[in-house]
Amino acid sequence: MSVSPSAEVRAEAESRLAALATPPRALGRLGELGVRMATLQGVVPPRPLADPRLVIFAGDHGVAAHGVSAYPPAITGAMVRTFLAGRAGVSALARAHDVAVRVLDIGVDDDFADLDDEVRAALQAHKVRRSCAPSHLEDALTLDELEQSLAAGRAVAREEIAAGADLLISGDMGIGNTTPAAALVAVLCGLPVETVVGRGTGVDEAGLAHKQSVIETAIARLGDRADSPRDVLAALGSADLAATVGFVQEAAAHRVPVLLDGVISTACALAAEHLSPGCAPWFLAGHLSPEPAHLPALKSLGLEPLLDLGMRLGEGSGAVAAVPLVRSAIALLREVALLSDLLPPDA
Ligand SMILES: O=C(O)c1ccc[n+]([C@@H]2O[C@H](COP(=O)([O-])O)[C@@H](O)[C@H]2O)c1
Ligand SMILES: Cc1cc2nc[nH]c2cc1C
Repeated sequence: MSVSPSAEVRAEAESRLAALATPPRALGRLGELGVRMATLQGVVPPRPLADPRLVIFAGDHGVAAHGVSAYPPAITGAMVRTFLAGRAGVSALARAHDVAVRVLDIGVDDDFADLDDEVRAALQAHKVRRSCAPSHLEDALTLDELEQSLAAGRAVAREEIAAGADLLISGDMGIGNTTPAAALVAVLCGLPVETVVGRGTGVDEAGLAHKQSVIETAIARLGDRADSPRDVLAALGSADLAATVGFVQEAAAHRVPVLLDGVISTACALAAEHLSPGCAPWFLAGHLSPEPAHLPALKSLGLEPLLDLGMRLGEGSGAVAAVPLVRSAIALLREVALLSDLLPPDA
């Protein structure tokens, strides 16, 4: 259960923003972001970010063997090794912006036998299964696996919060995962598949048409279970996506703000809001991905993305790229003088 952010703190933060030594609304959306951070932290002015943490939930997807991605499933495990080596796109951004990175194998089709025992144990501490099933042929997960995945994500959020996280970021890695993300958004927002299916890593026209038909078949299989968010997530999702749902749900329950990334992260946040309404006020949108499912998912959550750079990498990269904006917004609300301090009382 998520508690709503305090309306009193919000009003206090808005008053402070209005009183700063700037013309009214001159800070635009940065000012609003500062108010948002103060409200979520429950304190005016907001505290500087001390320990933002990214968790990358990695998993493979049965549909990836059925022509929905421009890349082979083996890339998922290869990229997990790249995160561990600190050499992925998000690794560079996270170093630049002082964000801690943790990668977890929730459902990767790889035993990582080449890794050091300690590294492998940490990577697989919350592993649920190997690749989930292809959702156009059978449910991606059993309901037991779904519960296990949600619990895994919730446990990870508790671990990160206990370790000091004051901002959580959800990242994803999984070849094929834009297929379940689009399927979840289509069902949860009630949109036709053709309006939400996108090219992901870059499928061609024929690949896009095929991806659409895979999603349509998967949704047809779902049948009258579409009203149950748990059934939707088990049938169309995956272990790594469900763990992300549990992660953002638990962060909201602990009143820790979550900075969302692209279409996968946001589809999971949408599923979390459907499973436990009231999470969404704790979410912020780092950026807008060109994947067509992203914007409707953000709108349905009432979120406006901070950046729009055409990024579609995943990994948490668009969210990490927005961390300097969050820090800027906090600094403004903390450090700018008040207009009343500038002028003598009778001026
Ligand atoms: O974050 C996004 O919006 C995004 C958009 C397109 C692709 N991706 C990344 O690319 C992979 C999924 O693409 P695909 O084509 O294999 O479904 C997965 O690893 C995601 O992290 C991510
Ligand atoms: C190389 C590569 C890196 C990625 N990072 C997230 N998804 C990805 C997909 C590919 C193909």
